[in-house]
Amino acid sequence: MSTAQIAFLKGHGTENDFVIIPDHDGLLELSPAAVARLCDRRAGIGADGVLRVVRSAAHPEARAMAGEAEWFMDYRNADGSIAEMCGNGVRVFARYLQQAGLTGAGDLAVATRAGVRRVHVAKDGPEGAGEITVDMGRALLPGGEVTVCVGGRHWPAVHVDMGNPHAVCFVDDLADAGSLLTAPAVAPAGAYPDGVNVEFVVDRGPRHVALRVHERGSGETRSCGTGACAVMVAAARRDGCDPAVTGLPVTYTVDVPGGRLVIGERPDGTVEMTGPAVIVAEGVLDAAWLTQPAATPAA
Ligand SMILES: N[C@@H](CCC[C@H](N)C(=O)O)C(=O)O
Repeated sequence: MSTAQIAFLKGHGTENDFVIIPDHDGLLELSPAAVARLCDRRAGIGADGVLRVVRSAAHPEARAMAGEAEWFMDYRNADGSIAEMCGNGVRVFARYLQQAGLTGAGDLAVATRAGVRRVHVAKDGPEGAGEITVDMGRALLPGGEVTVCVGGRHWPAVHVDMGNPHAVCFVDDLADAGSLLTAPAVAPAGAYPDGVNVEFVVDRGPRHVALRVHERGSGETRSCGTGACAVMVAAARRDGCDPAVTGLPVTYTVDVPGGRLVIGERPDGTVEMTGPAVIVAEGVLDAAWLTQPAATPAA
């Protein structure tokens, strides 16, 4: 490949979609503007975020994890901001590694800014179609009163940290969240100094919920893996269920606009998420296009 071209792939997990940039030796300067350009749905490739694939040993933020996880998921939101973790992204990242022959089917570890995540790629089903399970680590519930406000309506929210921040609120109808074209207001103002992902949740049946999500840095998306895990834990606590107390694992089905995730919590507190991950396309892009200055908006 000429130095003027950059290879990319496009993939999604429950329709949370990503541009994947293989940069195994960490040579690419991926500025926030370049990420926003890639994710632009009209002038770029279009995605909710970017997954840069870098050897852990080649990235300063991941070097310490290189002994445990060969590959680092350098995740960026669509606006170019950096996030600690992306649950759907980890599954898509693992699918890329598997299909690129960089890891076999079965178990692997992925380094993320939230730490190492262990992934199991199922062997069943046609090539690339098996579900992927990720050990998402423990959910933290720092407590405190948080309120989410949309269109003059207010809901109490549960603050859940899945490596990244979430505010989970239970609503009567997913339409109550409105258009979600702008970020919901969250109070108190200092509750999330680095911004927050907001989930709106309704019940669908016993241990079965559905959500809409407004993601920090990406807007409303069709799915959010960390958000679905935060929702599962918030729903379980609301339902009076804490595996650390009962000693029994619990599993919820979490429907998202783009599909379905199955999420469990174990007595040791770890959360496990299972869902699909698909690579849909690959190609090359012009490095000069990626790095050119942003166009001036027409008057
Ligand atoms: N879609 C992701 C979460 C991506 C990061 C999030 N927008 C943030 O800023 O924390 C997921 O599947 O978890």
